[in-house]
Amino acid sequence: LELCHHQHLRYNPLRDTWVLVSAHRMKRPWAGQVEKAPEEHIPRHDPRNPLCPGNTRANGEVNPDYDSTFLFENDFPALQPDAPDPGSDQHPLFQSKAARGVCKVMCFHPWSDVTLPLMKRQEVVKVIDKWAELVEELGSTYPWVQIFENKGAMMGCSNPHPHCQVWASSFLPNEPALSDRCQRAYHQKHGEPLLLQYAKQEAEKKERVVVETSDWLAVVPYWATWPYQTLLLPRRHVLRINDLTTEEREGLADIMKRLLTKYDNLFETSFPYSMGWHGAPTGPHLTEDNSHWQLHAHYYPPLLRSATVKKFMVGYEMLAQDQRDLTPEQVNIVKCTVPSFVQYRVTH
Ligand SMILES: O=C1CCN([C@@H]2O[C@H](COP(=O)(O)O)[C@@H](O)[C@H]2O)C(=O)N1
Repeated sequence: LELCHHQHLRYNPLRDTWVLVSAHRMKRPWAGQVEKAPEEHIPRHDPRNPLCPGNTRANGEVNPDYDSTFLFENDFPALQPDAPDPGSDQHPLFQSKAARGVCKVMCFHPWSDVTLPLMKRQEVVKVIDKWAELVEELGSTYPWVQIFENKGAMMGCSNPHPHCQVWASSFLPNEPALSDRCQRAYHQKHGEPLLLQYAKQEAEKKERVVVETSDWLAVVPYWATWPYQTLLLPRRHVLRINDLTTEEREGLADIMKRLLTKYDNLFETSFPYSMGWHGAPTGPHLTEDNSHWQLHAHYYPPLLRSATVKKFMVGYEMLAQDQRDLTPEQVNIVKCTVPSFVQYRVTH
């Protein structure tokens, strides 16, 4: 059955939800919002940017003249280590719980005019090593460490300097908790990790593969909601990012550069996205059986038609369910003909 040409629902096994796929809707006229093109020229060093080496941050601290990654406590944290327990009024409709944690900001590189795909492979390996170190360190006490990168002003990124954030929390947030339940249910029923079987299937089908290497696989997931959403998977069963071998980390740097270069070449723009890592929970869960988990990264890019027209997850998506126009098989990042190493931007 040629799924592509008729509307249909697809099941997302990681969230136990359904997505409405309406392949024919891309032809509708667009008189809606057009985003302004991202600022192309970003200076290598802006003396006023609080994320740059040697500059002063909001709390008055002066950044070191760092030459690789640089980590600092978020001056405007959403979570702090010590917070009082809220009231004990536990009416079933008015429940509350304590929330504690730490919020770190991690700069990838001293230069403001590079992004991950433009960085050298070894520089990206250093980012991955720092991610692994943070999950190891914060994960020794906190049940969840969320690595996430908001890239591009369109995704609410407040600063063009290449960076991500790492928030450790005293609670398991909604998305990882849902993914944990779904992966556990699948494992109990089928006897193997959901995403390990999924990667095997996708590598065989080759309909949604964007980039594949011996250790890694990047696909537009069968159940993708954002037009150019991708899922990054290790081929080996790996619970957490700090379990990756040196070779797997180098391979991850390679596939991240190739995936992100394809994204940049798609609309010849520095591709905006929100991305994050999901691995087995940590802290008190380190002593539990988490063999149902498989480490993976989600890339959620907002763009739909061009560098300036984005998909809005509003209306039907908020009130009913996720809906997408292009099918995952149709999006041309899968068929993006530009060789993955050819970059539309001059590398430094
Ligand atoms: O002086 C500063 C500027 C920005 N920040 C923090 O950097 C973070 C930038 O990350 P985002 O662009 O992903 O929001 C943001 O959360 C902001 O709170 C500081 O901690 N100190």
